[in-house]
Amino acid sequence: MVVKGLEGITALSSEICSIIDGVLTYRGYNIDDLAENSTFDEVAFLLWYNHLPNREELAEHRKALQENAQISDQLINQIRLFPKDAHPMTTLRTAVSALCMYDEEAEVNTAEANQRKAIRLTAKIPTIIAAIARIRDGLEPIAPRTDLGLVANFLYMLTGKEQSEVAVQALDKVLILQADHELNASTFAARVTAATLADMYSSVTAAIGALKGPLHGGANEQVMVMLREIGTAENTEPYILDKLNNKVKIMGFGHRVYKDGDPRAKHLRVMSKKLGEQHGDTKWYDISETVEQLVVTNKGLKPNVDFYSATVYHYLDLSEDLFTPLFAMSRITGWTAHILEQYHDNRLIRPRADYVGKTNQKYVPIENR
Ligand SMILES: CC(=O)SCCNC(=O)CCNC(=O)[C@H](O)C(C)(C)COP(=O)(O)OP(=O)(O)OC[C@H]1O[C@@H](n2cnc3c(N)ncnc32)[C@H](O)[C@@H]1OP(=O)(O)O
Ligand SMILES: O=C([O-])CC(=O)C(=O)O
Repeated sequence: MVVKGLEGITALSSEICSIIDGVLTYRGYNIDDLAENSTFDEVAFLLWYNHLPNREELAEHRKALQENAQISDQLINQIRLFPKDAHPMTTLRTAVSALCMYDEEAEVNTAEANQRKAIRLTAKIPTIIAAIARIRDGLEPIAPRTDLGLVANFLYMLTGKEQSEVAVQALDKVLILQADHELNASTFAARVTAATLADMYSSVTAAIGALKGPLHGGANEQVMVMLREIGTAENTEPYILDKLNNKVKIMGFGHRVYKDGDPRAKHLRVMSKKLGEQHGDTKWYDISETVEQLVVTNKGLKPNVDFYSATVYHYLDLSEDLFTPLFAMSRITGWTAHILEQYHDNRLIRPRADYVGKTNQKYVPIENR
């Protein structure tokens, strides 16, 4: 029997992330608890090492992330050569693929070397995204500082200014919420690639490609595009009803696993409202709330993680085409945890296809066709 889209199929066992009865946990910790109390770098530690760090472990882990944030001049020069109008997700995918060539351990497939690669990728992706954004805007890239945490450093490298604690904490929380999500499409792509025993960079490159699509991580950018198209409070209802009547999907709604709502969305809704108020302009939040009411009432679909993360990013002054790269900056922790788990107990992932094509064809020489 073919199950289109592999819906409901259990493809592997994992100890990293669970979604049971609508409750999301990382390594057994409820996402609500982590979102309220943890930090993004601590969550990365939890995903990789399967326990919360003590003070010493956390300090060491933060130092490792800081020390590995630098990217080479060669890579920066390559980014300068890319077309300025390329989508940052495309540039990020290519830059991460190129990063492999500057890692002396790229082809060393031991658990220790792979753990070091996970740290390097997580540390360098914020630097790459900031460099892509600045070069695209005709600005010089800014080197990472060794006295700032990963999120504060990213905002500093992006803007050239140290950002407020409110902005750093808000972004940190979004990154916690997006860090892992069981066997989503990009993580599956990463694990399928890792299962061939290809290197970690190949797996992450595959994952970035999968995340880019609007049915997955790319939906967060499309949410903001939609909100701008809606434009005004008055236009919200006719716009949404027209899309639903014409069977056009509303970005940021629905989910393959959650049928009764995504537990991450409530945190992002609260954050979006608060940041909008702090921004002195809740227009996009207000329109989002109306969109939610309309889609719930008319289609019975609830917002997923991408819906309110769009306005949160917007209120943090992050440009729309960086929304999905930011998702990747978070999900790299989950991808690498899954790749490490895949290598640890590997078997090639190779399902079957039900053949429904032509049969018994006889070869016809080209002159007779
Ligand atoms: C981080 C993430 O990846 S979260 C998901 C991000 N993606 C989006 O927000 C894109 C919009 N949402 C969607 O496309 C889907 O809900 C997905 C891809 C998330 C899940 O897809 P599936 O489980 O394959 O559901 P599927 O696409 O088959 O939808 C089932 C029904 O609900 C409808 N539906 C699903 N999502 C939506 C939506 N966002 N807007 C309108 N209708 C929708 C479908 O049209 C279909 O209707 P039908 O039965 O009348 O044909
Ligand atoms: O699990 C999924 O299918 C998509 C998702 O919400 C995520 O990757 O965060």
